[in-house]
Amino acid sequence: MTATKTQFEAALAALVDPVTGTDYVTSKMLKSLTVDDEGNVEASIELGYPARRRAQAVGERVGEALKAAGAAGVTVNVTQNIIAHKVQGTLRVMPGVKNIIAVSSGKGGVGKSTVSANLALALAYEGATVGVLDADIYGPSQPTMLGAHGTPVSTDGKTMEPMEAHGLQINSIGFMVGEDEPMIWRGPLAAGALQQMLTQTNWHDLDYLVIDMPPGTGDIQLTLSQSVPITGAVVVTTPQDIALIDAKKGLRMFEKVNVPILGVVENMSVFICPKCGEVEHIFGEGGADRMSADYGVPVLGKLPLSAKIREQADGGCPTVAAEPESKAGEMYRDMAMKVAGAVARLGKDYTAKMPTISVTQK
Ligand SMILES: Nc1ncnc2c1ncn2[C@@H]1O[C@H](COP(=O)(O)OP(=O)(O)OP(=O)(O)O)[C@@H](O)[C@H]1O
Repeated sequence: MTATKTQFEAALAALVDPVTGTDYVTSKMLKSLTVDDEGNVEASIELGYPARRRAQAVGERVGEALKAAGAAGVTVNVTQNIIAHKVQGTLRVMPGVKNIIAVSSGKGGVGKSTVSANLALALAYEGATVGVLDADIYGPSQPTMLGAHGTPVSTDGKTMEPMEAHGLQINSIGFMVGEDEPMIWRGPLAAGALQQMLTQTNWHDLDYLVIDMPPGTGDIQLTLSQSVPITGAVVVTTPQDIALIDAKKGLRMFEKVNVPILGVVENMSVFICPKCGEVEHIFGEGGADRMSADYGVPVLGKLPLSAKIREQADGGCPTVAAEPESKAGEMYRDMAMKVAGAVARLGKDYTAKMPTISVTQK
């Protein structure tokens, strides 16, 4: 007796996708499933995360599950469709940008920009169209880190074309003012300038825009987290208690303005001696794990303190661009897939589907 469509669907309802952590049926990743008279099954799976390098493996796992459920033969079609997810409050998703990921830190110097650059590169490496907005007004480092120099071109005098490097679309406050010029901003002015840079850049069809936020949780950061339509936030910290206290402030700030927290990244987590391989917890141990337990947010990655990471980032070719398949490159890619998985689990944006209803009364 051949198995029925319901039985095959049940098999996929019991199969958990490794990136989203959800099954293929409840999450609606299974788009169609047909069974012919000979018991051959054809299934279509649509993945809501960058899947260029993972689609094959997903197809094979789904095929195996269908065979185990009794399929005579299987054809599994896997496609990628990254959709726009909803944003906080009454804000609307920006045209040309499906999802904004804000990368923030409670204090400066913890590696927020390095994480932002590698996150963006890793999402692109895995098959997404990605942009970076360097909003770090105190020290815009993306032009240096991504090796992008010059001034964005404007064809209409109103909007700017993003710069391009390593396949990313980039804009930075550093392109407008010299990277080494001191920038003294008052809160509202800075937030206004950044908002303008965000909306006046011609982002082309981005699946994700990674925003390298100014460090801290002051006025500017709060205004930005309220006024920029953010899909989710990533908080970067180092393991010291003092950094963690500030990182917790960051988590609370996003919570207050209803921005979903995608998770925490612990940077400079351990030092692995390049000579003897000994692992040393220079800045302490377990901080991000404790924070994760206290706040119910996942740890997205733990990056080692590594001279190579620093040299590559500071030299204009961050680890994921220089050596995507290295151990550190893999750590960044795992982190990026956790971010993409967390975004994929968020609610869909429906505002684009709804026309504006205007009522005029006389
Ligand atoms: N995992 C790491 N191992 C070694 N060096 C690192 C690591 N991550 C970042 N760095 C280095 O630490 C320095 C500070 O990093 P980065 O600029 O990313 O921090 P930041 O939090 O964005 O700082 P700021 O808030 O001042 O902009 C840089 O020189 C960077 O190359």
